[in-house]
Amino acid sequence: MAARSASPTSTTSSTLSNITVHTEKQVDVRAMSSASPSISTPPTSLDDEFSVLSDTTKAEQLLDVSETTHAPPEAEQTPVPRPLSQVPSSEGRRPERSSRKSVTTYNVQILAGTAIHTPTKYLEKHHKNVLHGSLESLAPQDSPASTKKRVSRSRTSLADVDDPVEEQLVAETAQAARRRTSSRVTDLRKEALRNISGVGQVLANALSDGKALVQNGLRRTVPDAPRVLNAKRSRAATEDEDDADTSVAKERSEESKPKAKVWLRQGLYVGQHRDFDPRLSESQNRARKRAKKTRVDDVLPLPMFAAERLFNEDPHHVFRDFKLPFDTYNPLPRKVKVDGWVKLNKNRFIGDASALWKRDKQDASQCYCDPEDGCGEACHNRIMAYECDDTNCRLGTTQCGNRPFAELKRRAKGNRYDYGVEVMDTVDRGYGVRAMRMFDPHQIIVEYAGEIITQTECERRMKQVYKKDKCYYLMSFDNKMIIDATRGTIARFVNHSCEPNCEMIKWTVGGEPRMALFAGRRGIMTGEELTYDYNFDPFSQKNIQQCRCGTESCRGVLGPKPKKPIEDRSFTSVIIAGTKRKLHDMMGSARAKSEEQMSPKKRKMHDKNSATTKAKNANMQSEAAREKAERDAAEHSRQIASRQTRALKRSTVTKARRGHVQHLRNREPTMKSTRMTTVSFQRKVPKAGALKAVKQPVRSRAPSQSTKSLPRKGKRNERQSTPMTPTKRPPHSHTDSEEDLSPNITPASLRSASRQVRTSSVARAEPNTASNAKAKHRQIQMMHKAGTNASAEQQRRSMLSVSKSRGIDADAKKPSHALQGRTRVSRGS
Ligand SMILES: C[S@@+](CC[C@H](N)C(=O)[O-])C[C@H]1O[C@@H](n2cnc3c(N)ncnc32)[C@H](O)[C@@H]1O
Repeated sequence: MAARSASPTSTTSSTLSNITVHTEKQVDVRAMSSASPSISTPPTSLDDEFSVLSDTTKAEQLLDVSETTHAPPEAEQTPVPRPLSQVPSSEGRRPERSSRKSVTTYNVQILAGTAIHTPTKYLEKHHKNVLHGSLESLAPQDSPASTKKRVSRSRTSLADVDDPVEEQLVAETAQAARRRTSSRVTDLRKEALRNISGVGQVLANALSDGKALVQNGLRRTVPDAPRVLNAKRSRAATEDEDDADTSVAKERSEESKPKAKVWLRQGLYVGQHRDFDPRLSESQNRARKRAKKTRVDDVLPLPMFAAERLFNEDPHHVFRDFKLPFDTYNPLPRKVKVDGWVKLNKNRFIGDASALWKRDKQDASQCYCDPEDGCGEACHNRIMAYECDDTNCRLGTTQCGNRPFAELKRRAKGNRYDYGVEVMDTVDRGYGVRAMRMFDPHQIIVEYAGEIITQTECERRMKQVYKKDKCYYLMSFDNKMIIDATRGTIARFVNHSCEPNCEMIKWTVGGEPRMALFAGRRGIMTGEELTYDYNFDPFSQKNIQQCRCGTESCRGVLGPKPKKPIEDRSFTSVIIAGTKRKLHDMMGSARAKSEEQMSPKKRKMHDKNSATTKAKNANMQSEAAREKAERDAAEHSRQIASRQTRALKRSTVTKARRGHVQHLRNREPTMKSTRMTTVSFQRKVPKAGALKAVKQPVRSRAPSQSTKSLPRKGKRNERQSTPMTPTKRPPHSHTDSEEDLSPNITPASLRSASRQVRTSSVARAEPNTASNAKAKHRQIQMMHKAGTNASAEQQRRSMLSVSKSRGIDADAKKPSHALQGRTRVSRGS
């Protein structure tokens, strides 16, 4: 072949790097021609002489490389007609091609296919033909538009084949090439990669096997070179190629499938041994691991191993499924939009409601909590369901823990998390409300606010506006009014449950009643649906709704459990039951009697609307209960105050007699206590000690002074004999157990009062245990007279046990009675 305008090395631009193998011939040539550059030296820049002088295109140069690579040594080269296209334009300048034929150069990047930086589609059309012309020319699918150069070269190569074995090989190669698809470039790359590893070996073999063999073999394309070494090898190589084709085809079909994304199933530290110490080398760590078996802490692993358990697929370790926290991933696809819900954030009076609303000025509560208490469980206001504010609590906002509505106001200004609730869809109960955060036990969640309407307005709405509705959002409120939350807060969507997790409680805030939903005693977890017991009075059997709360203790209906299951009831029986109930309401109830004076029309209306009346009654009842409890509490504190004042006065007089007038004068102003100060005094000394210390002189004096003729003593003794109810007891009465009986405003008493309010039962004063004991004692005496000694003894004993438990030694005080009683019992028996 004619020499090319550029040396093999200079043909490659900076993107191509060559591996050059120097044969003996080349060494000779280099020795002979000093003009020939060192062909093993790659061009360094454009100034490179041979690169600059090159007249050929890069593609041609590449071909040249390819051909040069396969060129046999000069001596054994078969004369091959040179393609016209390859005739150099400046032969004079270039060394003879024959002088470079001994140079065997392999361009690794070309062989590997990594020298191509053109998009595949472009390669398909153009570059593959250029780069792999010799093979492509053999393939029948080659388009007739192949370059002249390639055609001529392929003809040449075919013409060169004289040997039948070679011919066969060529035919096989051509056949193999035919089988290849249009993405031949990729195949060749892969094959070249496979072969390239053996290139060195092949060359060594070729050199050792003889130049002829090398000449014949290397005339083929580079990928086919190994196969022409000998017949066996070539056959094996062809088979390999076939296999390779199959595998390539397989790979391709796999490639055409969409790849399944591989997700990282475990964390960064997966596979790292728990006892791995990064400070040690790997071998040290291995030795360490072999040496001792460290205990793996599954319960409280280090943070980096914490998620491991969630992914653990070991069947012996059943862990819960991994679940993103609710705050991170909200399971609702989007916010539920409720049609026809007009939001109101606070109560709004409608129509006459505002004018008819009675504001009770007396309705107030006061707490005397210390900063340490922070208006906690024992706070009077809290127990009475009053919110503390600056007027009824001396602690500031920061110290006081009983300002739930203020907290709600603050939260409403915050984000969705602060607000903490959202509307959700339930399967069979319409909308519901769900917590988006945790709530502590008894923490306020949301206010039930809406339009405050009168009963008349409620009736009108029921008849006219909501007659076709299935859900009502009416709740009986204060002052015989009703909250209609059809326009109201989100609390209206809270469903009923027979095992609720919340409570709806009425509070007094700044003198005004307000309804709010509070968390139950278990608190609320994020994502939980909020429910409360509607305690729903259906007023009529017709209104009974089936409950679908799904709890174990479900009553089956919204409201009290009916005598018969609702499914058993026919329509007629339901109507009859409803009528009976109405009749009972009309005829039997005291309210009906008191309303006998009403005009028939009015009464008819009234009975018709017995539902409203019921609500009214229930409301009034709970009001009465609360008022009673409050009255009791006030009465108790008043009694305490008066007792203490009297005790103080008495001690003052005594001490004055003893000559401590001046001292008492100093103390007197502080001891003149109002109700408020007394309570606060008590609260400061919760362990009866201080109070008893004040009373001690009086109490200790009573038995010791019995011999003295103090005017009060007799009176007191008289009074002691008469059991009195706490309300009837005169303010100056002092029984032995009085201190124990004194209804201090203790947390316990307040709690019991509050319980009474909450359960809507009529509040009653607790029975006076000591008075009862005395009454029982008298009863025993009377029983003795009646001869019922055995039972009397029994009662007396029970009384004694009561007395003892209250610190009264009845036997010591009335030994004779006790003895008598026992004697009589023995006699009687
Ligand atoms: C104040 S609304 C509650 C919100 C209502 N779910 C909604 O979609 O607007 C009261 C109505 O909800 C339904 N409801 C509430 N709790 C229920 C329960 N446990 N079982 C069946 N229905 C219930 C009843 O239809 C009831 O009249």
